[in-house]
Amino acid sequence: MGGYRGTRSRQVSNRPAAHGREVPTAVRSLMHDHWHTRTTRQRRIRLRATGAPSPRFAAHPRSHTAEDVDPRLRFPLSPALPSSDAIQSALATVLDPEIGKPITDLDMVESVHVRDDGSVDVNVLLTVSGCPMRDEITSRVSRAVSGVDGVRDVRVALGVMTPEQRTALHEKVRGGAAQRVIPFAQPGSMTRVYGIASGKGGVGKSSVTVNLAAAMARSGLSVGVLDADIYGHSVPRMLGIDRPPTQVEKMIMPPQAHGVRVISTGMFTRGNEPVTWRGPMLHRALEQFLSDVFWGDLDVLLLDLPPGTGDIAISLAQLVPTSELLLVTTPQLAATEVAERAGTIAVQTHQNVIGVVENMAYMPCPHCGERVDVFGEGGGAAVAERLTRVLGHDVPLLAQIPVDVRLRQGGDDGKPLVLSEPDSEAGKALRAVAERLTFRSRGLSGRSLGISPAGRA
Ligand SMILES: Nc1ncnc2c1ncn2[C@@H]1O[C@H](COP(=O)(O)OP(=O)(O)OP(=O)(O)O)[C@@H](O)[C@H]1O
Repeated sequence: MGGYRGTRSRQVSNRPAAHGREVPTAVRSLMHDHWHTRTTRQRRIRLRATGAPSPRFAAHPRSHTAEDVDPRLRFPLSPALPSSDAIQSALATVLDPEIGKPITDLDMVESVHVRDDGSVDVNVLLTVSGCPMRDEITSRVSRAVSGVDGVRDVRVALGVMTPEQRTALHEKVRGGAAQRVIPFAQPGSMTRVYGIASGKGGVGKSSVTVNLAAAMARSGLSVGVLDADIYGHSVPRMLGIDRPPTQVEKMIMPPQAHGVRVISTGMFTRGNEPVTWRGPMLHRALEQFLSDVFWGDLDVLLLDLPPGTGDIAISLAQLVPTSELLLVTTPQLAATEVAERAGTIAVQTHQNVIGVVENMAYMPCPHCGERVDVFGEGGGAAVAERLTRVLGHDVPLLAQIPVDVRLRQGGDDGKPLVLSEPDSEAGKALRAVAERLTFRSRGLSGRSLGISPAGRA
């Protein structure tokens, strides 16, 4: 036992109570700790003498932390190895970013190996190779496992599921449901589905859609946007999404931004190619987006419809009969006439028109702050009034959104105004509409919608 010549080593023997004398428990414990520490320290000194670094210190810089040091002796103690139960529990808190369910439930954790030095190897199976979420999954797993007591290091290795494993996952996620089921059309669906419609193009329908979605997601709701505007799909750009969806078997995983899941017709066309789909094809595409996309448990689904009274609006009414329409118009006479025509389609489709949003309603003068009616005045109120008469239920004017350069800029930069400037006039008006759409009582129009309010009281 040469080498260590500390003062205290001479005061006590190597082993507590080795002399056969009665030693009080507290003292015995101190002696034991000291003995343990001493032998550990001797080992470390020997290693240092040979030029080798202390393996514990080299591999685990965390062993210097206060919890690891016995305050009485100021020497590090041996850490306990992490328990596999604790690691499993930590992994069960890791949600797949696209599916939103624990990776353990999805059988994505292939193996976990705890080494003697407290480092942990986790093998995770991705649904597809080149999964765009690989970095996010790796960091979520590392973060969760490194928080477990005793874990010194985490190594995450990524593999890819076999076709059989993918099929099993698909069935699990779909809950064994048959293909081509539109969850929002099922009895008891709690998802509110809104088609955002306009008569004319360029009135700000997509801008309103993304801002409503972002505001709803910010307030804690689970939100999806289906960009069905095949001629002018601009939703992904406005939300800053530049990656395509991933596909697992026949299931399409929508990319997400600002907490909003997005699918756009533009994600399925090459480059900036124009889409030349016609009626039946459009209907099938919409049906596929509604049924094959893994939307998860949505509170609200917003559909950015193409302008006009086109086929898509009719298809939406057929595929999701409980869907409702929100009309966007500018105050301009030309825009209000077509907006009204778009709204009256609801008479044929038996859809509820939840209200009218007047966009670009005015512009605050940059000098004096007074309202400048760039596109005229009162168009939104006029549309709301006429639709109330034609449809026989109250169609309110929900908001007047001013022209705001920051709203346009936010659309170009992928940062919705309701998030970057929530207290601007336009931001407040949009947030108020988002609230109105999610927190309202059933049967506004006096007819049963067969669904419950999406908002959480
Ligand atoms: N209130 C507003 N203030 C300033 N710019 C706005 C406002 N609303 C919309 N815009 C801008 O006007 C343009 C057209 O808006 P947007 O694309 O949202 O319209 P749209 O009705 O969806 O058009 P389309 O149907 O042709 O796709 C965009 O550049 C957008 O940033």
